[in-house]
Order: sequence, then C-alpha cells, then structure tokens
Amino acid sequence: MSTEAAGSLADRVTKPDEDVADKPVSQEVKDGAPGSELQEPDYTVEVKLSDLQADPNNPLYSVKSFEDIGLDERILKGLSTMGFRKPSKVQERALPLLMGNPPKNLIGQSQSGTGKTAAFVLNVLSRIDLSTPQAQQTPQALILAPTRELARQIVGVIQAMGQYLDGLVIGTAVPADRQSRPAAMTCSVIVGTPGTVQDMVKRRVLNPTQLKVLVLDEADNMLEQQGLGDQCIRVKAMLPRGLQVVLFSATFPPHVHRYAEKFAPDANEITLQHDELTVEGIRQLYMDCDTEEVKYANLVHLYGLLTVGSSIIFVKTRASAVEIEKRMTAEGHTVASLTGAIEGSQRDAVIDSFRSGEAKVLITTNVLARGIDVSTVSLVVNYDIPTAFVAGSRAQEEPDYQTYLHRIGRTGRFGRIGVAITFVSSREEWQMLHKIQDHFATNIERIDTSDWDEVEEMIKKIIKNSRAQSDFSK
Ligand SMILES: Nc1ncnc2c1ncn2[C@@H]1O[C@H](COP(=O)(O)OP(=O)(O)OP(=O)(O)O)[C@@H](O)[C@H]1O
Repeated sequence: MSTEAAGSLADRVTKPDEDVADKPVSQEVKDGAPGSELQEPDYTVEVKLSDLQADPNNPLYSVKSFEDIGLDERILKGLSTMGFRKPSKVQERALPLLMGNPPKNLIGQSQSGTGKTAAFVLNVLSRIDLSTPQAQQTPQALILAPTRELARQIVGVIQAMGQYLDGLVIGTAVPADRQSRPAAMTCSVIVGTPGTVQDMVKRRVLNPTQLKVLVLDEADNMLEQQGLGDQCIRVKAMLPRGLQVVLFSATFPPHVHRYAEKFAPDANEITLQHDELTVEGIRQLYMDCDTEEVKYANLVHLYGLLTVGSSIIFVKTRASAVEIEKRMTAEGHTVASLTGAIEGSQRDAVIDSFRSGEAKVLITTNVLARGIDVSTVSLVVNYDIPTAFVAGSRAQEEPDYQTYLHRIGRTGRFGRIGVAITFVSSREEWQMLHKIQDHFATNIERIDTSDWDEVEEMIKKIIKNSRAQSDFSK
C-alpha cells in the first residue's frame, strides 16, 4: 500500500477522539503471569453457551474442537483454564488458514464479540520460538491496536492464553506519561499503538528484523484513520518483507477493504455482508429526546438501570463527556469518564476501575468504541448518534455505520444479551437512525418515554433475562 493511497483514504474520514500517537514512549515488559490486566468482578451476564455453539446459524458455532486445530498442549491448557471449551465460527475458520505453512496473509471479519482476538493470538503463540533465552528476548510478533486500552487488553489475553508457555515475555508499546528513553524491548511478542511502535523502531529500542507476524486489530480503523493509517504503513515499511500480515475487524467498508488488500497482499479472506453484522443478543432501541436537556434528563432517568450491570455512554466530544460527568457527579451519581484528553496511567486507572466493576457507568467518546471487552456491560447508550463527514466535505454529515456497530458491540459479548439505546434529538438524527437500520437490515425499536415506570420495567426485564440465563460454561 502506498503512502499516497493512505493519504487519500484518510481524507474521507470521521474524527474520532483517538489515541494518535507521536507522544512519549514507554516500555512495559510483562512476564507470563495469567490475566492480570483482565480482572473483572465475579458477577457476569450469563448465557447458555452450549446452545449457541450448537446452532449452525450462530457466529459462535463450530464443529471442530481446539484440539482438532492442532494447537500446542500448553496453549490448550491455557484455553481450558480460561474456560474456552469450543472455538467460535471465526476461530474455527481462521486458525487453519493462519497456521498453515508457508504462512499466508489473512483479512478476517466477524461480528463484534465473537472471539477475533483469540484467533490472532493463538496463531501468534503457535508461531513464536521460545526454545532459547535469545529467542525469548527477540521480537517475533507485533500486534498493533488503535488505542492503549485495547493494546493493554490484548496483552492480558496473551498472558492468559500463554500462561503455560515458559519464557513467554510480552512487551507493551504505548505512550508513556513523561518523555523518557525506553529500554530495549527484550520480549518475543509486542503489542502497541502504531505511533509508539514506529518511534521505538526508529530509536532502535525495538529490533524488527526477526518479526514473523504483523497483526492489525480493528484494521479498517487503523488503515482509514488520519494519522494512524500513515503510521501503520510506516511501521510495516520498517519490518521484514514477506512477514505474515493479519488484519481483523468486525467491519471492512468497501473503500477500506481495497486498501486492506494492498496492505495484506494475496490474503485469504473471511468476510461478511453488512446485513450479517448485527449481533442477535443486542436489543437495539431508540428514544426521542427533543432537546439536549431532555437527553440529559433521560440519561438521569436511566441511571438506576445503568448500574444494574455496567454501562457505557458514548458522546461525541471530549467536552461533553466531561460536562455530563461533572453534572451527574454534582447531582450525586457515580460515573467515570475516559477520553483522549487524559493520558497514560490516568487512563489506565479509569479503565481498570471500570473493568473491575468499581466504576459501573463510563462516559466516553469513540476512543472506546472498538474492541473493549468487558463482559458485564449490559447497556450501551448512544447519547450522541455517531456521525461522519461525507467524503470531501467538512460540512455534510452522514451516519457513521461502522462506529454505530462497534459501539453497540461493547455489550452482547460472546452470546451474552445486552441493550443498546440511541438518543435521537432532531429530524436529521432520526433520518440517520433509519439509514443505520436499513444499512444493517436490522430493527431499532422506539421506546415510549411517556411512562418511565414502563420503560424501566421493559429494560430491566431484558437485562434481568440475560442475568438469569444459566451457566456460561455449560
Ligand atoms: N472460544 C471461546 N469460548 C469462550 N469464550 C470465548 C471464546 N472466544 C472468545 N471468547 C470470549 O469472548 C469475548 C469476546 O472476544 P473478543 O474480544 O476477542 O471479540 P472480538 O471478536 O475481537 O470483538 P470486537 O469486534 O468487539 O473487537 C471475550 O471475553 C473472550 O474471552
């Protein structure tokens, strides 16, 4: 993929509140301690997973077992400790394509929350050589993600899956709090954001010469977004030719797909049509809110429900995230916010407290729209409907279909049930919602807010149902 191509692609894009990264650099090398970054509370939204995995039409369905796929015994043990019994559809399809030799590139798509992370992590763990101390300290696989939160989450997944692999050391390459010269990345797997990785390679603290696999998670966003796309291309240009390139996302809009095919030439592909993308377990609803004040009032009305499980409220700008947080806090509600305006360890502290269930309501921008996996999230609110600028125009907006899908996909993870409510405050927004509905061939139902008791009853019922379902591991 050429640099010019990336430039023109990035031009047509929305402006998410992202972690674009020519910021200071950090190194955080971790050993293989299991799952320390993925601590979640012990209550979860449960489903009968075995039923879903036995239904051929479900994205979690598979006929094979992890053993059939030919994974190393120690990796199988890691999966079993994590409670993974059977692969999902995307895992069953992607793993044989990824693990074949000679290695082939892959462009992989599947619905949100269906286990794409495990698909690329299992390939990485299967390909790295940990047979000597020198190999253990040589970067062999690089995984890039758009945000520090997602990079840290992926590190947690690798730690958990690779917990029985002796000598596995994972490096996290995300922006540091302060400018500091990082130590050499002496680890076999590196997960990071593109700007920080680019900087580390330039400073020669990350030796890319032995890298065998490059993964882009949320690949459409990584290639499309202004800044990130250029950084990814620059990083790839510094890596050995012929390394395996793996691109995963729930969405690959056609204009990005073309670039993806250049970035990962001759790739095997697993793709979906956009009417196959919505997740059955996510109940999509909307509320009419005439004014900004009504939106706020409705959010406060919903507060009691928001705290039943965990909830994420998506807003358009950093400023409105802070404003809503301040106002709700002043009125005695407990909410947290995370945007690109805060940095480093402060961001880590917010997401960690949300993951642990200490903070149950998180107000955020598109920075957390993608990839974040917190199984207790039972409610997502689109306080502001996601929009993008029409190509070539800084004035005309259209619905941001991809972001809508990723945002609502923060709930309903791996067969769980969740609710997504979009606030609609103008005729234009109402039209956008209808376009989203048509685009995904889905149904977004109106909630009548004239009787709040009824609203509460209805949403509680959906959330309760999900919580009442039987044991996830059965
Ligand atoms: N085979 C499996 N068995 C049980 N749980 C699984 C399995 N595969 C993945 N999971 C769990 O499903 C959840 C969602 O997985 P993951 O985060 O990889 O989804 P994703 O497809 O990457 O979603 P997104 O598109 O939102 O990034 C995680 O909590 C993960 O631990």
